[in-house]
Amino acid sequence: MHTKGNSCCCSFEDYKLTTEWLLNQTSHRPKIAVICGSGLGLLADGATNKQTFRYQDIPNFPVSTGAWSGHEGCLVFGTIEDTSCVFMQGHFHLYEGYSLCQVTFPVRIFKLMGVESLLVTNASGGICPDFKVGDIMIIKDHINLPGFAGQHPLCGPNDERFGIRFPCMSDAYSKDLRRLALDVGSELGCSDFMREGVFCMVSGPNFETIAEARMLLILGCDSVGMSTVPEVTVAKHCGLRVLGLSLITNMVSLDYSREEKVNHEEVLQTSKMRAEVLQKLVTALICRYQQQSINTH
Ligand SMILES: O=P(O)(O)O[C@@H]1C[C@H](O)[C@@H](CO)O1
Ligand SMILES: Nc1nc2[nH]cnc2c(=O)[nH]1
Repeated sequence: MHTKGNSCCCSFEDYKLTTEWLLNQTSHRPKIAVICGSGLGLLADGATNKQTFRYQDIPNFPVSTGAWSGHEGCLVFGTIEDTSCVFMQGHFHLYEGYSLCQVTFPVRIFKLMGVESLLVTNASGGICPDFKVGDIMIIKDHINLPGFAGQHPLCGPNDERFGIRFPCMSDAYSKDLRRLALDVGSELGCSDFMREGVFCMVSGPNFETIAEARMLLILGCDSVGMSTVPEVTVAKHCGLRVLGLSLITNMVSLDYSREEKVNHEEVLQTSKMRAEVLQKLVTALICRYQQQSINTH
């Protein structure tokens, strides 16, 4: 299992084995999966009746490279109101040396477990000059820069049991869920720092040069980060509804005269500062998601 390279290294049986193992260990049957971005592990705090599994104990699950800290590296099942959810505390990045098959492995497990919607959060650098540190950007669309260079999670033989060979990505981020996020954000008094925009993924691990940042601005990117796009692509391929929330943890420098230099500590500091608000937003969103599903079914 899990060898490196740019095509999928897991068979359908690998995904099934992990899914069945988890379903045998828990009575939770999650409808929503939440991927917690860097420094946002406490998004699971709003859940009750929790059951936690360390990634290292789950068969076939990628194992942490040790780059994480705190509670990260755990899959947490829990309930918010009546909705069963699963939270990934810690996720996998291309820059850590994982293959895209490993990065996206959990998403297909969620699909096989019966999850309907994926809520992805991440930390990103603001490119849009109107943005401020601490803004929460609802992802409207993305640019898959590694994908342009062949680093794409759907490269290799296509397994039709997950989805079609040539999936459409023009509606990767659910319009209904974006609307819901705006409504819930406004009810919680977050409108002043909630935005919508285009997220661009780069592989990292370095932050952008000024020339790269200027190029991204010209390309129409509002923020840039090092994750999310592979997971969203695989989620859309297998028919999950997706909502993406990107926390603007720093502004990317577009100006050679700017003295401040971005660093990972700043990213974690902003995540810490906004984590509680994001946790309330995610909890409220999940409560409203459930009510909306009841009303539409
Ligand atoms: O894990 P996410 O994508 O939220 O975190 C971003 C990308 C890098 O891991 C890190 C850079 O500081 O933040
Ligand atoms: N590429 C990139 N990723 C980030 N993650 C958080 N901030 C940034 C940033 O400025 N650039």
